[in-house]
Amino acid sequence: MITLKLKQQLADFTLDLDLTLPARGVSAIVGPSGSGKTTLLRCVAGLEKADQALIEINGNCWQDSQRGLWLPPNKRALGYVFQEASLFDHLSVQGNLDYGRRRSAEPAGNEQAAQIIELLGIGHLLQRGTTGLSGGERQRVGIARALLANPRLLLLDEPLTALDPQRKADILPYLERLHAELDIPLLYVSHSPDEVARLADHLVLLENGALRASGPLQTMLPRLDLPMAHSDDARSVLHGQVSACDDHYQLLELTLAGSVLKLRVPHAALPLGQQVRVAVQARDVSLALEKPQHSSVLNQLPARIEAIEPGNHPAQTLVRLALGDNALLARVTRYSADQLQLQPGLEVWVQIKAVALFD
Ligand SMILES: Nc1ncnc2c1ncn2[C@@H]1O[C@H](COP(=O)(O)OP(=O)(O)OP(=O)(O)O)[C@@H](O)[C@H]1O
Repeated sequence: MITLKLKQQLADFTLDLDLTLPARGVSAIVGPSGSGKTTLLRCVAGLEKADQALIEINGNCWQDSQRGLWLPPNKRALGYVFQEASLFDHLSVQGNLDYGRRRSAEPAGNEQAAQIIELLGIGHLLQRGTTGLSGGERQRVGIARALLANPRLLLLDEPLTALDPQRKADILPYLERLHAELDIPLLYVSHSPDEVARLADHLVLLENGALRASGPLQTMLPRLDLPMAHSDDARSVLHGQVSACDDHYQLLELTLAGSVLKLRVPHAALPLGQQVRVAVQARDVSLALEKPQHSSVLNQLPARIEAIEPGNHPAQTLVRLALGDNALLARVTRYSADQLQLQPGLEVWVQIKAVALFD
């Protein structure tokens, strides 16, 4: 478990929060510009000495003001990856990686180092200089260098922001692999709903230096009291397991977690039983009172309305639905909501027009 109790005054900005995060997986830190995301990471890293703090990472205490304990940054076993990798350009890629290992009291062993290099797909770059690397390659080397120090925690501060869309798309699968295979927790600051939907397990929302909300991603995204549900590209994340593959039509069947409900998703075959997550945009979900007949939409599932709220635009209504154990967000017109007399507790059929699958 990660405990972050922090109070830090910076001129007229105050960071004041009390946060508990899971011991592993990706905790995404989101919030408006200036809400304190980077300051939070800097306090955790010891680059900022919080006025009052209790910082404990899976049993390792890095700061406890009540006991007068404060470890300087170089005594904290963490990796910090910024928007742009600050590699040493006089060293080769291998030289940069060796530096990462040397600066740690307990660096990664050879086997682990080979695994990290493989995970990040940089084996073919080791002898290269750093100046000719693409932005995405530089970031992958930067992340590998951080991991080779064998950190207890990896901090990533908008690691993809400086990359163009193609490079972002190239590097995301590597981050997904890290997420699946690393045992250490990651704190990931991001402004990108796509990255958050793909990578995060837990979501922390900061506002004005304070904690607005924190919880598992799939319960945070559909919360109608939080701003994510009201953004134009609001979405829900559902978890499921591959239960069948239709080679002829190139469709996967997924059984949703905690239910017998099944989704069909256009995708090449994956191993049966593989856990996957899917993201569904609220605007791609429509509602009907009866099971739609003769529709081209693949996914029609029974659901129950849990809550309804006005949307950002006066013409829109946001609806949170229970789909088995999963929460699903739908955005429909206020007109339709009135016509169908939508209300909490009502059993409806959802039609899901598009599903993004992250494997
Ligand atoms: N050293 C400092 N002295 C005074 N104020 C600071 C200092 N560092 C940060 N701040 C202020 O603290 C606030 C939070 O900054 P921070 O960089 O943590 O926000 P952020 O959520 O990461 O923003 P962004 O999304 O724009 O990166 C801002 O108002 C910033 O101006």
